[in-house]
Parts: sequence; structure tokens; C-alpha cells
Amino acid sequence: MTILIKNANEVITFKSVAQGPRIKEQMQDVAIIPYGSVLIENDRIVAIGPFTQLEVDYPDLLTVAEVIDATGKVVMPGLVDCHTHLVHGGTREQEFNMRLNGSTYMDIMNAGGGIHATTKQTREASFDELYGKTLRHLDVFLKHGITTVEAKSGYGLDWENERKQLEVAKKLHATHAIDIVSTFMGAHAVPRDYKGREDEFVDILVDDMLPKVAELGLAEFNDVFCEKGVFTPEQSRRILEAGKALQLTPKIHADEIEPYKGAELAAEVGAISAEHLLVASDEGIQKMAATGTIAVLLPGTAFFLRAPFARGRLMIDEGVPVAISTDFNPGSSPTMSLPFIMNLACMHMGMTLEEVLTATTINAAYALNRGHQIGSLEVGKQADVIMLDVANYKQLQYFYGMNHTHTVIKNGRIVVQDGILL
Ligand SMILES: N=CN[C@@H](CCC(=O)O)C(=O)O
Ligand SMILES: [Zn+2]
Repeated sequence: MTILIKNANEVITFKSVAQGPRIKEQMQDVAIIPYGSVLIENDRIVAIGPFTQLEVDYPDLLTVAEVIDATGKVVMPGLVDCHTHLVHGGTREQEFNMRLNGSTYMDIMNAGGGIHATTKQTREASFDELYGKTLRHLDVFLKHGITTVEAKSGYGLDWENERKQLEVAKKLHATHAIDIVSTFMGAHAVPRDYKGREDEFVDILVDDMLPKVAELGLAEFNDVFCEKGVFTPEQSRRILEAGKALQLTPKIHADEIEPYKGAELAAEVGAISAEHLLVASDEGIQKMAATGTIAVLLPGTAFFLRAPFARGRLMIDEGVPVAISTDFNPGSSPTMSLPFIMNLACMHMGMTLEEVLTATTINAAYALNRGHQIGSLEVGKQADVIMLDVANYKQLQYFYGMNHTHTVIKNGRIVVQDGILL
């Protein structure tokens, strides 16, 4: 199939001479082509530029192309949501109400709610139930312009149920338009029946679950919730090193609720990213800048837990590559709207419109080790392209709290048109 997107007010390409995740002022340079067109053949981008140039270079392709008129609209790469807890059973709105009445997130978790409550519901759910629920979530993501989603396990906390979550993600990756990138997060919480025997659970993760995940090829990344009362930095290091030996790339939920030297640990173990970082130390931020560890910031969680926002402005100024994501999960961030999260990043983390766009496209792609395939509009890259019903990219956050996604092209196929899922 050949598609021509013609005459967009702005085509935001994110093409750069910089290699790797963008830092500092590179995050500001979103590389806009005014009145641009994009030519797609099969699942690849063939050309980007003014229509008059495409006419000269590709006359044959243009005669067979399906034409999408982008006049008055903005065209950009599909959004990449690089941190979600996509596959899970149930919802936790009653805990939200408890928090509004004064309970804290960790109080609720320590009393058997929180991650433990979702673990119970995920264990009770059948494969088909989880598959159906997650599919509905993916449809919502897609309608918001998200074309790649990371999915962490971590609500099974035993092999049977961790595997179930990962297998659901694998099947949906094969059947749904959205690409799913899997992360094993057996170290999301210590199961209730291992209280006081935490190291025994770490042994099971290291000796049993991680090797099975690697052998079955069920995940690319290995994540740990390094937090006071969950996994210590020492336990986290052990789990991440064990994963590394099996070619599972480390990620860390770091310094989310209390400072715990998670950012420092991420830099030390060579993690591709450290995530949350609400209370990361100055030293941790400097270490991440020195090692190029990507900060995946999740302002929806700070918003929903009424916690301090991560110091995104400082991180960018210090040279940390920053990505932004929803952290979609049933406890601390039950939203699938990455556009809303982008607005929070502008309003509460001191990031510019351009930085936020970079953080949800090319930098998010790099946080998933896919910066060479997706996250920018460049010749030869995967044709994941969205068209937004705004006159310029500044309107994206100006008209806030709305979904501007008009058309989504995923792998060269139109999957959303006029806001409607095809
Ligand atoms: N902090 C750990 N994990 C999730 C929350 C999970 C939950 O509350 O169910 C997070 O990233 O915020
Ligand atoms: Zn998370």
C-alpha cells in the first residue's frame, strides 16, 4: 500500500544530526517542515518534503498512492509510551477515594492493597479475560496517537501469573496494531506470603523466573521497584545484574516515593533508563548525565498521588536525556492519555513544548532501544505517523485535556481515521 500525506501545516520530523537520545538544546530542535508531505510505501517512509519535490522524485508512486489531505493539520511520528503496567486485572478506584480521605499510597500497599490488590485480581483473571481487557485499553491508546507501548509484568509475582501477563502482551503484540515491548517486572513487590523472607523471593527471581523469561524470549527489559519497604538497592542490584547476564536490559523504578539512591544505582548498573525520579538526588542526576541514562519521567503519577514533580528542567539542563510516559497502571496513574501527561510536563516540570514532544517520540523510542526504527519521521524508518487536528504544534498543549488525534497510520496502514478506530 502507498500513502501520500499532503500539505500538512507542519510536519514535525525530529530528524537530527545527533545520534542517540537527544539532550539539552537538541531536545528543543524538533525539525519542522512547513507545508510538508510524507510518502509511505508498505511499512516504510519513502520520502518527506514539499509536495512539488515528491512529484519530481516519485511520479510513479504518486499515481498509485492513497492521498490524505493534511491541510490545516500537524503531522508527526506516532507517540511512544515507554513505561506502562499495561496488563492487569481489575481497577482500584476505592483506593483513590481512600487517598482523597487522607491515606497514603504506601499505607494502602502495606495494608495489603495497592500492588497486592491488583496482584490478587490479576491472578484470578483468566488469560482470555486479561487479553480482552488489555485489548480495550490498547484501542484507547491508539485513538490517542500512541503507536508503541511498553508493557511491564509485575502483578503476578509468581511464575505462572508473571508468564500469563507476558504471554498476553506477546499475543496482543501479534494481533493488535500497536507494537508492544515487554519488560519483566517480577520485582514489582514482595508477595505478602514472603514478608520477612524477602531474600528468598529475590532468590526465586534470580534463580528461577529470570532464566525462564530469557529462555522463552518473553521480555527485553528487567525492571525493579527499588523503594523503601519494597526492594533495597542491594537486592535491586542483584536482580538487575542477574538479568544482565541473561541479556535482559536493566530499567529501574527509582526514587519514586523516598530518596533511595535509585538514580545512582541506574547509572552504576548501566540501566538504559531510570523511571519516576520524583525525589532523585543532585548526585544521582549528575551520574545519569555522565552515563547517558535516560530519565523516564511520569508526571501523571506525581499528579495523581499529589507528590512533588520530578525535576525535569534541571535534568535537561544537566544533560540527562529525558523521556515522558503515562505510567498507565490501576493505582498511581490510571490514564491512557499521553497528551494529557505531556501537558503536566509543561505545566509542572518546566519543560518546553518542543522538549515534551521530543520526550514522547524519539527519546521514548531510545528508552525502548528502538531509536533507530521509530520516534522520528525519516526515510527508511517504520511508517508510524499521526495527523493531529491542530493548526500548529503549539496548539497541542494550548487546547489542553483534549485528544487531537485525527488519523493514525501504523506500519503503513491507516488504523484510525477522523478519530475513529477502523
Ligand atoms: N511504583 C510502582 N509501580 C507503579 C504503581 C503500581 C500500582 O500502584 O499498581 C508505578 O510505577 O507507579
Ligand atoms: Zn511504573
